[in-house]
Amino acid sequence: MQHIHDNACEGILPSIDWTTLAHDLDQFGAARLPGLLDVDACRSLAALYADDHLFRSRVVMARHGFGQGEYKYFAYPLPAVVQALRTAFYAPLADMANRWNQAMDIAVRYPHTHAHYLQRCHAAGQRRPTPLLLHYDEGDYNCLHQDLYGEHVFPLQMTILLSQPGKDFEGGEFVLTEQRPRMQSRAHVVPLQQGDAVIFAVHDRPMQGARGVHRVTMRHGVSRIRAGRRYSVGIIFHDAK
Ligand SMILES: O=C(O)CCC(=O)C(=O)O
Ligand SMILES: [Fe+2]
Repeated sequence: MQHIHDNACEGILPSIDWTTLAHDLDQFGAARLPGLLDVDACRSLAALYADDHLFRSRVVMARHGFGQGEYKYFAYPLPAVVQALRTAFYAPLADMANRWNQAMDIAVRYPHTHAHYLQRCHAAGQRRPTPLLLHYDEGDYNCLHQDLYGEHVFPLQMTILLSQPGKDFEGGEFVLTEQRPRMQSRAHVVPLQQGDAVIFAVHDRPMQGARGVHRVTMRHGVSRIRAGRRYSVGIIFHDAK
């Protein structure tokens, strides 16, 4: 991956509208970041799927009832662009996560650097990297789920669409559900273009109601790919047991 350098993500963070991002996360539990990666970066990342040396494991989703399609978890060291995004996004998202925990009366607070947070995960036996590359063909889908890998859970995560809808594939929408206390669930579709990211709640998030704050349970997945091939990369901030 010669043309993705360590500084691949420098300059991205200042251009992000954090106010809108925080607003969308508070309102919907998800926020879209348009154009996080350019087409070349998307293609380079998707091309890594063929290189088994870069991964610690491969999951065939149908074998576990997770859906249909497959994914691979990167091994450490992560590809430079994945490592850069995971480190750079952690700090601003930790501020948001701390605010959410305060709102939900959860005592856990997240340290200001990802290195410190990983120390916490590793000390608890969560040492395996969780960033992953996903691969779907026609008819594949990803059932609604939560990416929990142990006691330590960083409550926000990011997915970047690496293929172009309408050209590389049809269908395959990124979907989220919100399970509200004593109410019916609400679904969201996040329309993504190639290179767009979505940041979203891993499991619980606070929702401001008429009579105080509720805890809302989120799940995410991908609707059926109607044609073509869809790649995405997932960046999860906690490590796995
Ligand atoms: O393929 C997608 O858009 C969803 C991937 C996913 O489940 C994840 O990144 O955790
Ligand atoms: Fe996921």
